[in-house]
Amino acid sequence: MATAPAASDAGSKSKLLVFDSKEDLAVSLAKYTAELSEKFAAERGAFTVVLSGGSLIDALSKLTEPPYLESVDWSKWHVFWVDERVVPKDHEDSNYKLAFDGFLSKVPIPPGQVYAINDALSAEGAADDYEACLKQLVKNGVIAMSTATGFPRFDLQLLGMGPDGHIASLFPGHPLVNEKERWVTYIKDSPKPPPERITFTFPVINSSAYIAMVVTGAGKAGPVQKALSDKQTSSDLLPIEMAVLQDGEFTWFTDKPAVSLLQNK
Ligand SMILES: O=C(O)[C@H](O)[C@@H](O)[C@H](O)[C@H](O)COP(=O)(O)O
Repeated sequence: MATAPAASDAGSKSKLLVFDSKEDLAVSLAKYTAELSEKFAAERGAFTVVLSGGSLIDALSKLTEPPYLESVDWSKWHVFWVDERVVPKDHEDSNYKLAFDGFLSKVPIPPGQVYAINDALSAEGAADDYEACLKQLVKNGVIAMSTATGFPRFDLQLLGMGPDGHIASLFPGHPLVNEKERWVTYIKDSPKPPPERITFTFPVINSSAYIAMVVTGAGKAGPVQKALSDKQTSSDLLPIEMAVLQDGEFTWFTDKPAVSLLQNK
């Protein structure tokens, strides 16, 4: 069972949820996502959802089961990746394959509404192509635009964080964290293999309406503590600390080991 909402010291529109087990976290994440699906389907006639790779996909397992399998209006979903490895879609490193095997193959989202990268292109080409795809979907009204930032405003980004504090393929100390113009960019020297990836930039991540940051395990306690402490300084920020929504709601889905270094948990 969730012991939360517990502390919420990350800002006015930030919530910290701490769960006793991965099972409890998955139950809550499914309910949260299904409620947002209903809200955006009613308000906009579409629900734009961004996925990361990693352990996040396992945490979505409850959405593929009753009651959500039947109750969610999957026909409204449009699915994107916050980052993708530049490998063929059937490669074991592919975030598309991970999401397809663990989630997308189990729910009836129309295949034309699942926006994978063009895996025939180079990293640079795939980033350009993905950005062009997003621009077209903004034009069609599928993806909303943020009037505050001038960047696309995804309804929900479901993200994970690495033990070094990276999110998407935005790594600590890498110049890509400072990208201010592009919507999608590429990296050829990712410290986490494989090296070639495309990634959303911070302006796009931070223009979201909702972010669920799913972080479990003691290996991530350091960056969680840094991100949720009050002692943030303007220099030397980890990527997770740069994820600050302009006008949205940021919810941490964590477990006890992940928050074990927090003072007032
Ligand atoms: O392609 C990737 O590598 C992922 O999208 C990456 O950003 C991931 O979300 C984090 O590394 C967290 O992964 P874990 O939850 O597995 O630690």
